[in-house]
Amino acid sequence: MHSKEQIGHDEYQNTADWLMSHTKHRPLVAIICGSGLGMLADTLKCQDSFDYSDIPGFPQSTVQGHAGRLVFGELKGKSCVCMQGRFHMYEGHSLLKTTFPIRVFKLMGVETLIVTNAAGSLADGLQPGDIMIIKDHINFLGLVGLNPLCGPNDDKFGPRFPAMSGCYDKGLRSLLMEIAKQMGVADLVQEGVYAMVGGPNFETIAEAKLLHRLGVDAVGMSTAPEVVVATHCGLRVFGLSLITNKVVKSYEDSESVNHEGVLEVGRLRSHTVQQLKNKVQRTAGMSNAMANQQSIDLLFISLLILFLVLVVLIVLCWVFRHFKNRNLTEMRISAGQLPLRMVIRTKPEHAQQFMDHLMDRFIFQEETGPDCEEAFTEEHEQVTSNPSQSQKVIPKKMSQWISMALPPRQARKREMTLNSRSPCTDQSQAEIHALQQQDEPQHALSSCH
Ligand SMILES: O=P(O)(O)O[C@@H]1C[C@H](O)[C@@H](CO)O1
Ligand SMILES: Nc1nc2[nH]cnc2c(=O)[nH]1
Repeated sequence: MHSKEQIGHDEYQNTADWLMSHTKHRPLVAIICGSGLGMLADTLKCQDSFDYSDIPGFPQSTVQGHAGRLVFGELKGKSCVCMQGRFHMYEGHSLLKTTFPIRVFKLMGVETLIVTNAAGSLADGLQPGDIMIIKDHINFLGLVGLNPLCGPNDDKFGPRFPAMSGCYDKGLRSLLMEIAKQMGVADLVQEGVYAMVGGPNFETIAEAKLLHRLGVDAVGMSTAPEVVVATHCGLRVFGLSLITNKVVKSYEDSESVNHEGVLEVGRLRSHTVQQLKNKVQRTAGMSNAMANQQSIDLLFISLLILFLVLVVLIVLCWVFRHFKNRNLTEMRISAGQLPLRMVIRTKPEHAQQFMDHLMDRFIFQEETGPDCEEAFTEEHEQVTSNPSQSQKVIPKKMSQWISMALPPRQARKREMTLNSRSPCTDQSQAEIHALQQQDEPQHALSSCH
């Protein structure tokens, strides 16, 4: 029927842009006032209100008790937007049009939708004047394919097949029960299932019996399409039905329902509904802001913890390396014209073995330059002809390529030894060499440097 109608993303965006350029309010909560509940906007401070007829793209409200005004205002310093009047399909609007404001609100930054309505009760425990927290709904129109989400899906708003289980926020529902207890009106409030029918006629007795059998607690002519669209685009939803009449479900019953009676109950209970709505609204607005703040705090704390863990790890690595290397001899070996360097850390006794092997196998290349030539001419022949004897003649030259750092304890010992034999004459060199061969033979190569 209406599935060919489409509203482009731009049209929602244009309306959102128009509203944001005409008000400074940036609401996090939107409220839809049901029949006779337009006064829910009365307590808002710093109001900016717009007739629907002045808002580009907005449908018009035609039902008595629906003023047709969009009111922005503040409650305890938090901005919200309130629809004084909603759109029903029975007025001739397509379902897409009836839900048009929801997507506009989403684009304006709204996070929570509070829906209210007037409804007739089927549950025996719900009397006129009672307030039903909507736990779930039956969307009779949706069940037969009349759904505002029919037609091409706008992925920018939500998925093609959105889940609807849990569409009425559990946290806000239990919050309202708590608030009702605190306000001393708990006996007026209970949870239940709302069913939407197309209207505009009220139910026949057979229809009422059917709804009752299906487990419907209250019936009305709105809300479900709005909730479907809001859930599709990720809004948190909270719903309240004001029970304005009992649905006649007995042929013996001579009473009948009418719209004036519905509005009258709305007026009588307006104060209580307003108080309850205000408290939920305050919490909904606050919890959004707090949730944002909390996630920023959480991010900061996580980064701090990460940083501390890194610092501790670095310190541990340093300490570990320090202790691991504490008793090791470090040999730095460099070779080549553009020297390549190698560092070997090992236990002193292994260092000695390593040096022994090195001495046995090391073949010196003759260096160019006058100094080197002189120093090496003699050694070169000996070393290359008999490498195993090189230990006797090369230590002095080798120390240009190999330096050894000693573990602290041994270094001290060596220092003491060297200090007691200075200056470094040929004789003292020979003594030190002999002493080191005896005492700490692995240090012989660097003894004079
Ligand atoms: O807009 P809501 O759902 O509150 O209005 C209900 C359903 C009909 O529109 C009207 C019947 O009196 O009240
Ligand atoms: N369908 C329906 N809508 C209502 N809105 C308020 N009361 C009623 C009712 O009894 N039936």
